[in-house]
Amino acid sequence: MPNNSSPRRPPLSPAVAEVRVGVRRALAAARDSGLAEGALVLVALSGGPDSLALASATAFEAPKLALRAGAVVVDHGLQPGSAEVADRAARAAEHMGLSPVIVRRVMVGHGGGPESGARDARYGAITDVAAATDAGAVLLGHTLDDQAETVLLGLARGSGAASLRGMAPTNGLYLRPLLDVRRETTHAACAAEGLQPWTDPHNSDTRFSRVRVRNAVLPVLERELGPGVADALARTAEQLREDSEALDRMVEEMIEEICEPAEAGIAVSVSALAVNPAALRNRILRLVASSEFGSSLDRGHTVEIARLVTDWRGQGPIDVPGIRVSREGSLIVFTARGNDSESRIG
Ligand SMILES: Nc1ncnc2c1ncn2[C@@H]1O[C@H](COP(=O)(O)OP(=O)(O)OP(=O)(O)O)[C@@H](O)[C@H]1O
Repeated sequence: MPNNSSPRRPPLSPAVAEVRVGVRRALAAARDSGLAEGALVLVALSGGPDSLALASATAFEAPKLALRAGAVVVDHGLQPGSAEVADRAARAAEHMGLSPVIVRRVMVGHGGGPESGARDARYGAITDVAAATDAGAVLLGHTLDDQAETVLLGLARGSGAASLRGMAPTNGLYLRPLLDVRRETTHAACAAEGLQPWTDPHNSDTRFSRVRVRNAVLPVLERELGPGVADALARTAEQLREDSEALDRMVEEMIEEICEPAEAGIAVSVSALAVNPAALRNRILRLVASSEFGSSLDRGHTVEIARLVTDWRGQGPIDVPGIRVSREGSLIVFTARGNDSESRIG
């Protein structure tokens, strides 16, 4: 029998729908918090399944929220054929209707290891492109699985909330619309849309602890404890984020009052440090170190410095990355140290 009815669109794949919901919510929230009509949002596109699904959903959702959508692809130049990978990702983005699509080749330094060198170079390039194109937001494709892996890796290192709170859904220019979406969903979304993602060889390189967590640890936990483990780990991150953001705000509010300039540095009153619980005291010390000296202190450092307050026996100064910390009467004084091998400044 001839079919006279108008052609029906195939039903939308649930995976595509889920990715679009994540993007729509993130963009709507950004619009509510001031992202202007007509603003450009850029998808940071590696060509992998997560950012490819993100790019497609953004191409669909952005115009509905009166936003323009483009993409930035970074070529780290670390593997043979990386330029072709970047080019293919850029063409896919153009095919989706994203504009502009910008490819940036970067030089990766090896200071803190190739992984962190690549990350620094990537974020530097993405931020530059965002500034040059006047983009109002950059969308990253981190998923719920990435968040769960981050929490597990942090637990294994004995990290505190600053690390266990995982990646923020919004951080200045950066948005992560897929933090509630499983990686299997982005893969399914690409398949449903006929997109062919690039497979990053690093993702199967078991020298990386994240890859071992992804391929070996999380699957065992899900098998033994139930399929909700990844969601639960991501929820842990969310709760710790709420708590630690509240504590950070409290410290930011009090810091002006308890600090004073000192010769070649800054001083914090001993009594202010003594009166506050360790959770706040450690944050005060970390904030002073990062804001005044660009240095990041770990728990070992803050515990050591705190002894100048809680266990004062006339001990000498303590050297932590980039900073010398000493007790002088009723003050804890921070001064910059010259270049030293331990310094983490910069
Ligand atoms: N070379 C790149 N160019 C532009 N953006 C990138 C690049 N590499 C990573 N990103 C961005 O950072 C996000 C997280 O990067 P990561 O390397 O952890 O990728 P991933 O979780 O495997 O995601 P994907 O499947 O998109 O590669 C990506 O989803 C993407 O938004």
